[in-house]
Amino acid sequence: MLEKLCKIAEKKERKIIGLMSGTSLDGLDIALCKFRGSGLQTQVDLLAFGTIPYSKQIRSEIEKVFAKKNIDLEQVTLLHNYLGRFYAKCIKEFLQKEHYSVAEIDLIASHGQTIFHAPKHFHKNPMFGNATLQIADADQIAYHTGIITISDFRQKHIAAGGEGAPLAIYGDFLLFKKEGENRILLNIGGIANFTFIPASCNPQAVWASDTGTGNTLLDFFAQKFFQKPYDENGEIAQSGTCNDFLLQKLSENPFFQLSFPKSTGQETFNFAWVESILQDYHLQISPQDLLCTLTHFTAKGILKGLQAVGEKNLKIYVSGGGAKNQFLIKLLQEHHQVQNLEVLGISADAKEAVLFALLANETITGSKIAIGSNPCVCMGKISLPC
Ligand SMILES: Nc1ncnc2c1ncn2[C@@H]1O[C@H](COP(=O)(O)OP(=O)(O)OP(=O)(O)O)[C@@H](O)[C@H]1O
Ligand SMILES: CC(=O)N[C@H]1[C@@H]2OC[C@@H](O2)[C@@H](O)[C@@H]1O[C@H](C)C(=O)O
Repeated sequence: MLEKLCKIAEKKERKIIGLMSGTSLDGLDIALCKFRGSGLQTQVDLLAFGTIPYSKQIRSEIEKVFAKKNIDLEQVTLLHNYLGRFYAKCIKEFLQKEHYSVAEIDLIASHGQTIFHAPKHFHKNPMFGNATLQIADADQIAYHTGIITISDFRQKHIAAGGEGAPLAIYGDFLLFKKEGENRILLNIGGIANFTFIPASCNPQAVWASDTGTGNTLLDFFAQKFFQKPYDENGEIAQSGTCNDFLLQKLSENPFFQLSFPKSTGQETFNFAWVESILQDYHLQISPQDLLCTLTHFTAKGILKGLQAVGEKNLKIYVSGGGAKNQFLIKLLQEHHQVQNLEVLGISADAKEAVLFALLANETITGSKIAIGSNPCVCMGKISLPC
């Protein structure tokens, strides 16, 4: 097996499957990528992409432990194995559908399902450092697919002094840097984040940060009031009016006082927090106005991050499910030029899965990318199929 790893590292081309199951708990993204080279010479083609939506049952099993302080440890233990096996099944079906054989695939890169993200500024316990936890056992994926699997990318970043997120910065820089353009790669998933790449492309000046909530709060209230999984194209929000008082109270969340870069999650931005503000101030707000205000809140967090970049003429390329929320994009376009990432030739839905495949490509080739203040390490743990 170790010989096989060396052979994969020496190959001119590598086929790597990137798996992303993000914080919006909507499903598993699968990106089959072909890589040539590594580090600054990386080239990637997306050969196939698919999303396997989580069933209601899987989603509700994850929600029992997701971003919660008090949980049933047995549930985490069971889910860890279950999700690994489930991802393996999804990959095998995906390969069959796309007419690829297991033997053609060199590696799988699995992000796993984040269940808790606790940087120091969140837990504030001086005994502990930055911490994060992703589950979906990669031994299950490797064993049941027969493909070497690299997983758990965030832990090395933390070991080397980072917060474990955002990791998109590495792939964003390698794939999307462009001399002469101040680029922002913005991803609006459950949580929103961006990478800034200056026109000089000086790696020391590149940085990335989460900006606050993305779609999570919108999804929750779209489900609660309209029985919809999300506010399609932002239509409900657009029919409402922003409540400035609520927007102000939401913006007082301590996350916004922290300096950039920083990371966050649904441990901070969750529906219970919004509902407590509504109750504390006895706010009677229509569901439409609430969704409108929360969309403004997502936009405000992103705009605050972009302001911290301190550059004019930013060119913003947006990905993630939030890129389809036209009302949200319109709010951003009032301040900046915003285009869909697709104009750069990569699917906006596939981007994060592609970026984790890229991290596996770096791990296997042993290259280490020095970017800004980010740890210069290769990330991930290797699971062998047998
Ligand atoms: N047509 C649409 N209109 C508005 N919102 C949409 C649309 N399609 C998808 N979304 C939003 O995108 C979300 C999924 O986004 P995505 O898959 O990028 O998130 P994620 O990868 O799970 O999150 P993260 O990047 O935070 O880990 C859905 O939950 C929904 O809110
Ligand atoms: C702990 C965790 O899973 N964080 C995610 C989440 O979803 C978006 C944002 O918060 C980002 O920081 C990160 O994912 C992306 C892929 C990243 O690391 O770049």
